[in-house]
Amino acid sequence: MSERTGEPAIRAKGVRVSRGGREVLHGLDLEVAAGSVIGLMGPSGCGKTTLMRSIVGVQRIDSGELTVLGRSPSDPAVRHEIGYVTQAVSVYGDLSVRANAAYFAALQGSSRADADEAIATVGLADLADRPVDRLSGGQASRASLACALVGLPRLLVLDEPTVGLDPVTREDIWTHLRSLAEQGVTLLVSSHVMDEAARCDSVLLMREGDLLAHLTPAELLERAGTTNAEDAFLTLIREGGER
Ligand SMILES: Nc1ncnc2c1ncn2[C@@H]1O[C@H](COP(=O)(O)OP(=O)(O)OP(=O)(O)O)[C@@H](O)[C@H]1O
Repeated sequence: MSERTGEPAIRAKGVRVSRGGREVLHGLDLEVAAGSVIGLMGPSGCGKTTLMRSIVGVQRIDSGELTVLGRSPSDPAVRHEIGYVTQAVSVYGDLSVRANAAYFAALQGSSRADADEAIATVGLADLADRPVDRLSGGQASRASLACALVGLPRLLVLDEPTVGLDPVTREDIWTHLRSLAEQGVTLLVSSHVMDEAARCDSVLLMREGDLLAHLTPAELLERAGTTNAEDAFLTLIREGGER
């Protein structure tokens, strides 16, 4: 287990990826510590989703080495240890939250009790029997998250889990994510909301298919000489463009 050996949860060396015949990741090197919350940030189109897809094993890599939980991401043994929540709500609208989570549990070989635990983790226990179609947008996002949590993956990759959510629900989701990290889960979370960087243990900053920096929120502010995460982000992205 990577938590015990201190082995990074994710390690990339010279990872290159092309999409539609064009290289979109240009030789990424990175290491992500197990049991931490890592923010993945950068302007639209910089390659965040492509990197996440590579990490969860659904994106072909041209060259370089990528290991996730000590194995190749395409290794079936590692697949069930990874949860991936895309931007689209990926649950069945006509099924209840519980039926959705139970379905994911069945696919994973997990129990109904695991499904109920995941529902409780995202704070939907009271709404477990309601069809997802009759939930609010934020509740439906949390239902998606619950399905990814079934069986408690060791790595959870979340593509903008708080997009379009109100501040209270965002706060709620971050509380759940932090408690998962405390249980040893590694979380890679993409976001466009710069103040969410402050909630992460460290932040991967990308620009045009390159990794500009991997630093703590405090280092991010210090390096940019500001107290505002949004300004720090802009400064570092612009600096990156001038290199
Ligand atoms: N299916 C595809 N075919 C060809 N090119 C693609 C495909 N999907 C993405 N790309 C290109 O790959 C690059 C990286 O896209 P990616 O979706 O990884 O960016 P992103 O940082 O996640 O963007 P956003 O923040 O807008 O979601 C972009 O230039 C994009 O146009």
